[in-house]
Amino acid sequence: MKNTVATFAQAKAEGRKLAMLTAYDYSTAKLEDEAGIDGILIGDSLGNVVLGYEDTLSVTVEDMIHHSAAVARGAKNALIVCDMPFLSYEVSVPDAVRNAGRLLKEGRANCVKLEGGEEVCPQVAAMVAAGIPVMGHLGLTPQSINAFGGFKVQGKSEAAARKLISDAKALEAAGAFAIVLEAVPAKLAALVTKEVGVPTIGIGAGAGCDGQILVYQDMLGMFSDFCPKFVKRFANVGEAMRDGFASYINEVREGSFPSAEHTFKIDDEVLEKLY
Ligand SMILES: Nc1nc(=O)c2c([nH]1)NC[C@@H]1CN(c3ccc(C(=O)N[C@@H](CCC(=O)O)C(=O)O)cc3)CN21
Ligand SMILES: CC(C)C(=O)C(=O)O
Ligand SMILES: [Mg+2]
Repeated sequence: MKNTVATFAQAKAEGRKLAMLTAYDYSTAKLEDEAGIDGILIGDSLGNVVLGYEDTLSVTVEDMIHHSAAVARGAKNALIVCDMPFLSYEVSVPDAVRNAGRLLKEGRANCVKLEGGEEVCPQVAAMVAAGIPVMGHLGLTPQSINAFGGFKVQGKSEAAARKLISDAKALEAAGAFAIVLEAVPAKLAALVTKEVGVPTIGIGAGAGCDGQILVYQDMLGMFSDFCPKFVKRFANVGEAMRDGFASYINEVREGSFPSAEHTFKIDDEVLEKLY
C-alpha cells in the first residue's frame, strides 16, 4: 500500500510506529521499499555520504532533484520525502515554493523537508497552500552547523526546550504534516510528541517519537567518517563490501576470474577461419 501524508497521520492516531531511512539511488530505494519501509528521505546528508563533502551546505537543488528522481523510480510504496538544501528556502517565500515545487515536478518526491521552526513558517504555509506537503526538522539542524559551532545535542536548557516545543507547535499550525526531531533529549522529544498532533520522527531523540529515521550507510556500517552516538549498526555491509572487493581483486590478479561459466563461446569453425 502506498504511504501518503494521510497514512502517516493515521499511524500516529493508531499508535503504529513509522520506520524511515534515507536513500539516494534507485537500487537502494528498491531494497528498502521491498523490506517494507514507510518513508524514504532523500537527505541532504547526500553531501556527506554520497558526495564526500564535510557538511551539507554545498548540496544544490539540482543534486537533490537528480537523486530524488532515482529514488522515486525505485520505490513503490514508501512516501518519498526530499530535503530542501541550504539556501533553497531561507531567502524568500516565492523562492521556497518554486524550489519545493521543482523537487516534486522534477524529483518526483511526494513532499519536502526543511530545517527550522517559527522563522520558516511563512514558507511552510505557502508550500502547503500550493499543495506541497511539508515535513519540519527541529533540534540539531545540520545546515546551521556554523551557527551551532559543531554538532551538539539541542534543547537541554529550559529556554531551548521551551523554544523547541513552541517551534513544533508553530510548524504544526503552519501546516507541517510531520516533524523530524534530531539529537534532542528523549524526555523532551516525548513531550513534544504528546504536545503536537502530527507524527514526530526521531533521530537521536529516543523511543517516545512516533517514528524513527537513520542514514542508511550509518545503520549498515558503510560510513566511517563520523559516527553519531544515536546510530545503531544493524548489519556490517561495509565489511562485506570490502571483503567482496578484495576477493574480486585477488581472483583477477591470480587469473581465476573469469572462469568458463562467466565466458562466451565462439564456434571452432568460425575461429579457424580467423587464423
Ligand atoms: N552519515 C550521516 N549521518 C547523519 O546522521 C547525518 C549526516 N551524515 N549528515 C548530516 C547530519 C549531520 N549529523 C550529525 C553529525 C555528527 C554528529 C555527531 O558527531 N554528534 C556527536 C556529538 C554530540 C554532542 O556532543 O552533543 C555524537 O557523539 O553523537 C551528530 C549528527 C546528522 N546527519
Ligand atoms: C538525518 C536526516 C533526518 C536528514 O535530514 C538527512 O539525512 O539529511
Ligand atoms: Mg537533512
